[in-house]
Amino acid sequence: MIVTIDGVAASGKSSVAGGVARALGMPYVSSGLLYRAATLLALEAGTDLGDAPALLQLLERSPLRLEPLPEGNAVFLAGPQGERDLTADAHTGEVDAGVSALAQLPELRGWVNARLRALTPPFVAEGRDMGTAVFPGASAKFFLTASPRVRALRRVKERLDDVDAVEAALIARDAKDRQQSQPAADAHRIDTSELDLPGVIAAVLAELERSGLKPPRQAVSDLS
Ligand SMILES: Nc1ncnc2c1ncn2[C@@H]1O[C@H](COP(=O)(O)OP(=O)(O)O)[C@@H](O)[C@H]1O
Ligand SMILES: Nc1ccn([C@@H]2O[C@H](COP(=O)(O)OP(=O)(O)O)[C@@H](O)[C@H]2O)c(=O)n1
Repeated sequence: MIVTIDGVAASGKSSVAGGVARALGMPYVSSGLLYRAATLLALEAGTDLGDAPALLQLLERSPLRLEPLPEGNAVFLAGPQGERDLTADAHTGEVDAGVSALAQLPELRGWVNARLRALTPPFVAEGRDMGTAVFPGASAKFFLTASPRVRALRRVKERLDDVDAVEAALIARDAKDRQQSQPAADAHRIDTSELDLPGVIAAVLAELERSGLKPPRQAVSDLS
């Protein structure tokens, strides 16, 4: 079974995917982390984020490994001194500002998608186009939204930044990512602006139960 959770930047995709994956006893897969890791490597190497052949060459000589654990995804680069964990460095403002340029390139989308399609189900996949381009036959699809202000307020709690600047950056990134961020026609849309994280996870799990993809939780009265 593949469950897809797509949505705009900082809408809660990875937190919700993690919670749903843990409830289902399967891993979740962060597609954005592959785009971020590729962008980080390009920035460090001084490779133009619009130069697809140079980026693909760089990725060919930089063996990346995505670790899709239910408690959080990590990405590693193999090197002569062992593996380097790129995960934290892939979540900086510089990577945020550059990643959409690289993600526009069809060649780079092909590179990410091939890695995702090579994974063995079951898993929950989160990103922008998991339910459309990458796993159109997924068992259930979700699309998360929230107002830019709410998303900025959530993100400043993680990165201690100016909320207006974060909001403006999120709106700019949403605009650059628009092409690959269209909800699948059969996706369940959830506006998370007024919901807390457990509330969003519960809404997703309730839908999976409703459609028979998850056994219902045992009612307390059934336990005696
Ligand atoms: N519904 C919610 N209510 C409150 N905080 C949330 C909610 N969903 C996510 N968050 C918080 O918002 C931040 C961004 O969530 P994250 O899962 O990283 O989003 P995305 O993967 O879409 O960028 C995290 O700190 C997360 O804990
Ligand atoms: N399926 C995906 C996932 C991410 N991306 C790109 O990767 C960037 C980072 O994605 P992310 O999911 O880690 O970003 P956040 O929404 O967590 O901030 C996005 O801004 C997109 O440019 C994409 O194009 N398609």
